[in-house]
Amino acid sequence: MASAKTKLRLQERVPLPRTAWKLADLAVLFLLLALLARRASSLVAAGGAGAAPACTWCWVAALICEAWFTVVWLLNMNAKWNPVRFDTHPERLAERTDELPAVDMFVTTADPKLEPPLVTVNTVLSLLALDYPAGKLSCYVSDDGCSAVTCYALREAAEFAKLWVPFCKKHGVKVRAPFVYFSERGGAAADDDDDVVEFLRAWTSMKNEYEELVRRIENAEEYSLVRRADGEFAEFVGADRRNHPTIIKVLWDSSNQDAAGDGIPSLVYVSREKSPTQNHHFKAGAMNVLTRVSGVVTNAPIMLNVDCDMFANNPQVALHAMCLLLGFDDDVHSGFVQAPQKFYGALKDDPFGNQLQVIFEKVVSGVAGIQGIYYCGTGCFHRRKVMYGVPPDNAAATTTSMKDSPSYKELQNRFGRSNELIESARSIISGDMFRIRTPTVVVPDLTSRIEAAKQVSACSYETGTSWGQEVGWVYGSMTEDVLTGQRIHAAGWRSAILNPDPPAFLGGAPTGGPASLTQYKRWATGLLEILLSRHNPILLSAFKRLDFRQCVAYLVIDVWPVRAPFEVCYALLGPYCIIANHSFLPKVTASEPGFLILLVLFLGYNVYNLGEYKDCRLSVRAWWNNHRMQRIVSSSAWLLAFLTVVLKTLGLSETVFEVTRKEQKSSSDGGADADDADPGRFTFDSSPVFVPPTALTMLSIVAVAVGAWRLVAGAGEEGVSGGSGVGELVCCGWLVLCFWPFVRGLVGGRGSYSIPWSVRLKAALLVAAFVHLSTRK
Ligand SMILES: O=c1ccn([C@@H]2O[C@H](COP(=O)(O)OP(=O)(O)O[C@H]3O[C@H](CO)[C@@H](O)[C@H](O)[C@H]3O)[C@@H](O)[C@H]2O)c(=O)[nH]1
Ligand SMILES: [Mn+2]
Repeated sequence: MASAKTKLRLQERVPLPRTAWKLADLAVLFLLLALLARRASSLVAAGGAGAAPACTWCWVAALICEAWFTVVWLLNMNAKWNPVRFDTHPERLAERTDELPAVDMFVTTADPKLEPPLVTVNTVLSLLALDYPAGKLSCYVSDDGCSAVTCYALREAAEFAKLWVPFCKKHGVKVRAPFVYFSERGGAAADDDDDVVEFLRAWTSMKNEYEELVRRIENAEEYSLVRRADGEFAEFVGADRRNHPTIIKVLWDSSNQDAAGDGIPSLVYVSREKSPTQNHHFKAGAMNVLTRVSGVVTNAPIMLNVDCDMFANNPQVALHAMCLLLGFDDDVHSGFVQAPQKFYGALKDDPFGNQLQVIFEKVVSGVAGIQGIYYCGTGCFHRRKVMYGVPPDNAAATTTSMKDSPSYKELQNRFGRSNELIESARSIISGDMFRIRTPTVVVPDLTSRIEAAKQVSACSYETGTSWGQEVGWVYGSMTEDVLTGQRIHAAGWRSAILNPDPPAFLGGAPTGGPASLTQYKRWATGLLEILLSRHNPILLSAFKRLDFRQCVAYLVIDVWPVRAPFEVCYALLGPYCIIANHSFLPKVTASEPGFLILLVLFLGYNVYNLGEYKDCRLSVRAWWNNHRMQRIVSSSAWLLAFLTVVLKTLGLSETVFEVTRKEQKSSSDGGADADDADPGRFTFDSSPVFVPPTALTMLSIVAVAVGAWRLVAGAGEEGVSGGSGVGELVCCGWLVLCFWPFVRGLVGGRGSYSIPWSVRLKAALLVAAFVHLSTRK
């Protein structure tokens, strides 16, 4: 690649200072270690003197849990230690537009009910309208739902794009997802528009066109579409989403320009072949099909992928990404470029604890300073060669067969039997695509490539190849993003964080209890699958080129589900001790150093966390919501994920990808759901995920009652060694506060705001069993 030295730098890596935070990190660590030491020494002393704490095993269990919490703290410290930011200068690319590489943009959708086609259409339109040479952009949509409505919606969108894209470019529209643009009245008028009247006319007509598009899409019906006289959607007749041949449609071919569609990127619809006898690997499988289909059609050296609800919020995002892809002297620094996930129309104060703002600002920016940001599944630009398993140039000579003109046979074993794909992969591996800078489209006619594209989307195509292992998105985990990112880092690539202002992409965060917990459960399931696989970061660090600190940084998230048993055990200690009249905490007296350590730690830890939220410009409420959601998620989604994977490992069940429901935001309500009385309030259904936290809530309430009663009734006997005391009572009270949404679900609320009776019954049985076991002599 041409040396960037003579030119202005496209990017700058800026380390972010955090000395005060580092000191706070160390202070909390010190307190944790002091607590462990204190506990261990009192166990040893008690053991020696024969005066064991009344409940030795409670103390041992507490020690183990606290040791685990210390490990988690250390993992986080490593991840957050030295964060960086990358500043990008897209204006410096202005004279270098002919150097810009082509980009294939991928959008995945899986279910027209959970993911309304209009959501996907908005995402696609925002991509088609990016500020980037249109001839170098192509958009591919994968539809695992095999829905004629989705296909029809996209075809209509391609028509609409012919008006929308020129409109956006002419008037410098800031957010190019139409539903956002038309919901923000203020954003309507372009600042530098002299002819206001003309603009308003154009705006109104555009809004009418969009409303017309919405109407057509919302009124479209699967049944009447597939039976249309012109047979345009005939391929969908009788297609079952789990069993159908590949359907590929070129909805817009930018090389076929007529006057109206000049400058609109190509749009291709792909619904890969499905068969009930084949494993389709969910999103990872869909991404691999898109990679191959685009490989034989346009073969751009850069691939962007977004979920169907993640629209481009910054029209310059591809240029910002290019600053990081072209702006280093060596490609190794940006194997992929990832934008942190951010959300549109997010609920105030993050009531479901899934906007992950602090995680992204603190942990993920920190990881960006090690080997590079994680791959987050959406909002990511990959080099195609990285996805093809090509190691960076400076890699050890052992893997060079992938770099120096591999033989046809080798390529066939890796990429499968398609000649077209092998040829295209060869040019990617040799780097031709960057050297011969084709100014416009690479392939003259997309339709002529359909046959080759169908061949590579067949569900048996991958058999006996490296797809899903060394090539493409990696199979074997519900969180294919983390797994795939790990493989890329383990090959020696680094990654760069893309954080332009305004934010690059915005998507939807699930709302309501069931959807949020389902998402957390899927993530945690996938993460534990990674931890238990041969792709776990420890092995990758030992045997491949995963940086040791990066390995530790991956563990921060990979161990999410493992945190569940420890947290639940610790949460049970308080109620157990109160009910059985034992103690697991030091006595509450100022002369007891153990108690002081615990008190300072409890306050210090929470003040530290609150400080992080304040540092990220968030409210106290947002901190508290996240704190309690963490406890809720641990005892529900993560715990169930843990059990699911245990069952899977025993061969008793399979893991499936449960797609998150996306809300369709119309241009009039601007995000808030009108008929939902209280969108931030926790909702429930009869899923087993709600049983453990409901039980824990009931148990804590019982424990608080018993503890308070004992404190009052037995005030005289305080000091009976070993009995439960104020510490245990405070623990249980704190739990009740953390599980407050469940308290409300138990006592108030109707409909989905109330915990279903089946869940209450199961929880009550668990509580009864627990109380029985704790009081058994
Ligand atoms: O069989 C499937 C299942 C899902 N998807 C698509 O995968 C994307 C992500 O699914 P979603 O239900 O929105 O999951 P989220 O939890 O919101 O997604 C996060 O977590 C996933 C891993 O669990 C990553 O793949 C995503 O990129 C990341 O945004 C969506 O576009 C789906 O259409 C498919 O294409 N095929
Ligand atoms: Mn999503």
